Amino acid sequence: MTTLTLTRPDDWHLHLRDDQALAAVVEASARQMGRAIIMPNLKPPVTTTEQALAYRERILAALPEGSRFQPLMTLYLTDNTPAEEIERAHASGLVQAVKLYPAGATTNSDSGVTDITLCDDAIAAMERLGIPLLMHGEVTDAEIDIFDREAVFIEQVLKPLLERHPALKVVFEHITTAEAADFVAAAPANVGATITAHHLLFNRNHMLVGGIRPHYYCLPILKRERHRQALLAAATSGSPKFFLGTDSAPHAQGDKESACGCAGAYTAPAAIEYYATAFEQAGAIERLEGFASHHGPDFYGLPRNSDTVTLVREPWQLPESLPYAGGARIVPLMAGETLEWKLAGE
Ligand SMILES: NC(=O)N[C@@H](CC(=O)O)C(=O)O
Ligand SMILES: [Zn+2]
Ligand SMILES: [Zn+2]
Repeated sequence: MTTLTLTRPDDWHLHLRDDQALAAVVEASARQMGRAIIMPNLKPPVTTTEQALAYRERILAALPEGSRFQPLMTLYLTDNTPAEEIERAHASGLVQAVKLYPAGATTNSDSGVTDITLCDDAIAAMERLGIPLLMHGEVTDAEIDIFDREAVFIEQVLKPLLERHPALKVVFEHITTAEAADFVAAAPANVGATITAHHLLFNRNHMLVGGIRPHYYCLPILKRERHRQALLAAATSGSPKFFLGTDSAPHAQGDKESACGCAGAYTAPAAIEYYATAFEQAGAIERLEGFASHHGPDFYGLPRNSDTVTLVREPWQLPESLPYAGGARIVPLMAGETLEWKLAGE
């Protein structure tokens, strides 16, 4: 196969940041994706509908002229989010989901939830209105090993939550373990998951063998090969519960290549190409379109995109770095390496 045409994909988990960083990264997503669910972990976080709508305007203003990319906005859930804020979000028609960050779990999560039972009123409103709760699914207990935090989250947080709110739409974001893939596959239809390209392509050896490679460091952290295989099986299974979410998380080169480097992989510039690589390696490239372009809108109850993109088999080298905010550079995942598939028309 030398060309592959798909319904235009969407990105159901994307960090665009703000200001100069937003201006530097938004085009990379807009040229590939029809829509994206925009993460609210700005500093300060996007906790109100008013802030989400203002952020949406800044994203639209940063887009290249003529772009039809649609940012789908989210609210950042806190211990104090009132049910009325969820109602306002719903009434806006422009806020699609609410994001749970356990306090301290990841980048810019300091204002996150300390105890999810404090959010029961807001979550009950979401359940009633059909607004999905997107979750960074890791516990933050200092006693729990970083490689176990996702599996423990399922037992301690997710299962009890779904018992209290059985009709709640939940997206288990950026799943990284066999436990998460199995849980989602066995759950009712209101539970879905996003999977990143980097968790489909790499395991923790890629990050740690032969030297520590900070550009592979993201949260939840890369796991062992058995888990990567389970994620690949889930993504290529054809199940409508699994869909594309890059978790492209830009950080300046200096903030990654540091004694205390930030978590996040920058994957927007070659998102669909990374996924095509992973699906082809798994012998399932014919399943890419469902995962990338159909399952996400179906889960969210939105129409599928009506236009297409074409990938061509044409090896190309990823740049070593790209311009970022304030004169800094940003290093994409697999910088300097060659990918076999390329988005046509570039
Ligand atoms: N994935 C990451 O490693 N980082 C994300 C936050 C997140 O999605 O957890 C970021 O905002 O940098
Ligand atoms: Zn996260
Ligand atoms: Zn993220």
